[in-house]
Amino acid sequence: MNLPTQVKIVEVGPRDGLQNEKEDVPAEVKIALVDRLSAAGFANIEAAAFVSPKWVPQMATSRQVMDGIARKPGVIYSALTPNLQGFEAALAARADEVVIFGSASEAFSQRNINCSIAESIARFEPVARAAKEHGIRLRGSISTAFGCPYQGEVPLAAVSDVVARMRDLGCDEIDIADTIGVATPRHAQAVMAAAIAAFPIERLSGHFHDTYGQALANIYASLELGIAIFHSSVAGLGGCPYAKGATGNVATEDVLYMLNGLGIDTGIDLDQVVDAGAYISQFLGRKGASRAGNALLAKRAP
Ligand SMILES: CC(C)(COP(=O)([O-])OP(=O)([O-])OC[C@H]1O[C@@H](n2cnc3c(N)ncnc32)[C@H](O)[C@@H]1OP(=O)([O-])[O-])[C@@H](O)C(=O)NCCC(=O)NCCSC(=O)C[C@@](C)(O)CC(=O)[O-]
Repeated sequence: MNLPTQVKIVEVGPRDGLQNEKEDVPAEVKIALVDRLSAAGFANIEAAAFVSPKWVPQMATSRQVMDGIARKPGVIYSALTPNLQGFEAALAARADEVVIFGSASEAFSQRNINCSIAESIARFEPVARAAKEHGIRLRGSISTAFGCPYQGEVPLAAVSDVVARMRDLGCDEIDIADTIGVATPRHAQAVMAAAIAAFPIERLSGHFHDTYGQALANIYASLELGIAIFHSSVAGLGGCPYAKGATGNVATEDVLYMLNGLGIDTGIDLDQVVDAGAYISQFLGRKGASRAGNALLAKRAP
């Protein structure tokens, strides 16, 4: 089976990873984390979310973060923008890419962004238009594509329908997200195939959480289909505030270890990612959730 020879990893730790932390993570720590990640070689880092601070307090420092990072030429620094208010904030903060985020499940859409899927698409329209006017990349993220904490199963047709709606809004890239980490490899392939039917495969990404320990297997299954963009979070940080019990994104170190072993090029230095993971884990006062990261750290110990 031919797998892609190159993969883009979108590092989402500073946003998806940290958004659910109860204790305030100061802007300077987030800035240091983003800068360590850009130094490690990521071409795309999700650094901010311009959402309501009442809904997600941890993201209230997004402007400070975007102002404080040392921007590395060529790196795309992304920010979540649920509406025009968020877009304007992202524009002022010089985001390179804005992310509209919807859901394949009606129930999750209501809990996460307080509106139906159809209403969310209507809200995204002016954001998409404004992004195009300003020449800013537009990414669409589709939560609960593999299962929903509130409604359970999510039909494949619902996934391809939302993908098509995001395509029609002009998204440059679309993420298919397993918000609660319930997918298993064959199901992952079925969902990805439903997305591929509606959008060019080279601009589709897999965003897997590792709640049930299936994320790497799901990434491998997606690679088999030809998907070549994946999201991951350094030290496996994360969990969604609107998905109870959901653990972090798949750990970047684990994904890199697997891709390196498969001979797939990412342009990212695993050792530097391990350092970044150790840095943020030390700040948070707990061991990182990456198996590969912890194994590599243990090997380094004298
Ligand atoms: C979408 C809204 C704003 C609707 O929230 P709402 O209450 O329906 O909106 P509203 O328009 O009525 O505004 C209410 C208040 O929010 C303010 N507001 C309104 N918009 C903004 C904004 N952009 N930035 C800052 N403030 C904002 C607005 O100014 C107002 O302030 P007030 O007058 O009460 O003081 C709210 O539901 C929200 O912010 N939700 C955020 C949810 C979120 O961030 N979830 C996590 C990210 S998604 C995710 O993690 C999943 C993903 C992407 O990783 C993929 C996966 O794994 O599934």
